[in-house]
Amino acid sequence: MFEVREKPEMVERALLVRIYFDPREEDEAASLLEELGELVSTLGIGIVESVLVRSRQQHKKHICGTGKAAEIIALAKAHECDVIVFDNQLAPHQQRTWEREGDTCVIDREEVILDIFAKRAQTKEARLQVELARMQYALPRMARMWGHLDREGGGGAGGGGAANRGMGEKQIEVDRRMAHVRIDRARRELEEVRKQRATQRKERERLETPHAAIVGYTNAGKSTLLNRLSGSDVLSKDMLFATLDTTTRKIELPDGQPLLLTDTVGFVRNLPHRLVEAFKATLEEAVLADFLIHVLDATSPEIERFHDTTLEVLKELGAEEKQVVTVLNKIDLVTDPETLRALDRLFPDSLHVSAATGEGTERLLQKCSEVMADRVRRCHYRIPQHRADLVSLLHRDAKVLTTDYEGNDILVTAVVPASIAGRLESFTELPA
Ligand SMILES: Nc1nc2c(ncn2[C@@H]2O[C@H](COP(=O)(O)OP(=O)(O)OP(=O)(O)O)[C@@H](O)[C@H]2O)c(=O)[nH]1
Ligand SMILES: [Mg+2]
Repeated sequence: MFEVREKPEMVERALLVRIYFDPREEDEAASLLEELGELVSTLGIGIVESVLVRSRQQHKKHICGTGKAAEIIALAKAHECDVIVFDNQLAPHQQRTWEREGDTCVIDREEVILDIFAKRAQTKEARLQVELARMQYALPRMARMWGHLDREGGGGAGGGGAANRGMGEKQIEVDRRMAHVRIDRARRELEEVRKQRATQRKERERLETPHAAIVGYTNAGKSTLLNRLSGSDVLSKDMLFATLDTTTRKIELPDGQPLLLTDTVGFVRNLPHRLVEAFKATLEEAVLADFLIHVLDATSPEIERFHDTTLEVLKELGAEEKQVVTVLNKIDLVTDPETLRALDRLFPDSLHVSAATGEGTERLLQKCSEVMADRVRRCHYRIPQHRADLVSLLHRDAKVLTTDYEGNDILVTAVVPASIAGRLESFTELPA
């Protein structure tokens, strides 16, 4: 039976490894390794040592050279590790090689993140997304799970030709078919759930309430900020990926305008591509939002990198054009004036906020009002009947207030977002 392996319950002592090549990458490699440590701890796995390994060039077999690989394995053995976790992405054959030579479980960053996501997923949609991503990850790695059958059956190393196929290999084929069936089923179910979401979203669009998404690196304080702004109670915790499902709350801006605020899943460097894919639906909230509130942890020494990572992921999602309000959160913890000045130089248009104490949140709401005011305009249009497509556009993307008919023209008054105002410019008419 095809099952995705559950490691966290099985392993306790981890050796963490990051292999890098260019000496200029050393700092970044070190910080990624540190982050991997946090991710692994999130799974409740103990870390015995983290090693940064420099390799002169990329090797197919182990990523690093054979000599370095032997050193890593010896180190893992000396520590009696039951898992080696690589921050580098391992190809399935590399993972198998390491497991065979090290005689221990070997995983990579992607698998760690998948495991965390699997533990955290709450809603049906998040669970399906994670299941799908995990099965896709496991599929090319199945050979490794059944490798022991081949060894026991004496089927020859690596399976060999068709004539001497081991038990394991047959089992793999059966499993692969089963996995494909399950992947297809998960995809279909996900499609269903997404359709339902789309309907709910339409409902929201119909209500025409402006909408902002809170985005940012994991643990930046997004959920805390949503709670603070909306007086609600979303789980916020000092751990990575506390939030995996989106939550939307309605708040009122200082000018009385309502605003829907959505909390989103946190970003992380080297987020496995499969997960970006899998979580697109969740992050779609960010793509569909009128604007984004980008929350940064002002206390993080990595703030610039986190900032850039988030922008990169947003770009991948096609949300790079959105207007962004940048928030330096946890400002209550930054007391050194020089640090504050440095932050201001780095992020000149950012707002100082503490989601914990409430400091700066009024200014933030004010800013949201301003952004919304910039974005929408009340317009009057005279649209000839043969351009009914423009009327549909208005109904879809703007808030139509009145519709009248005069001869062959349709007269529409609408609150129009800047994004489509240009296309309708030539039909603008001064109100009578
Ligand atoms: N001192 C201080 N702590 C904060 C502030 N905002 C958030 N925190 C803490 O930072 C931690 C992370 O907060 P969350 O709101 O869960 O962060 P998140 O961005 O939603 O994290 P993920 O859901 O994991 O992506 C929690 O322990 C919060 O209490 C703040 O303004 N000041
Ligand atoms: Mg959160």
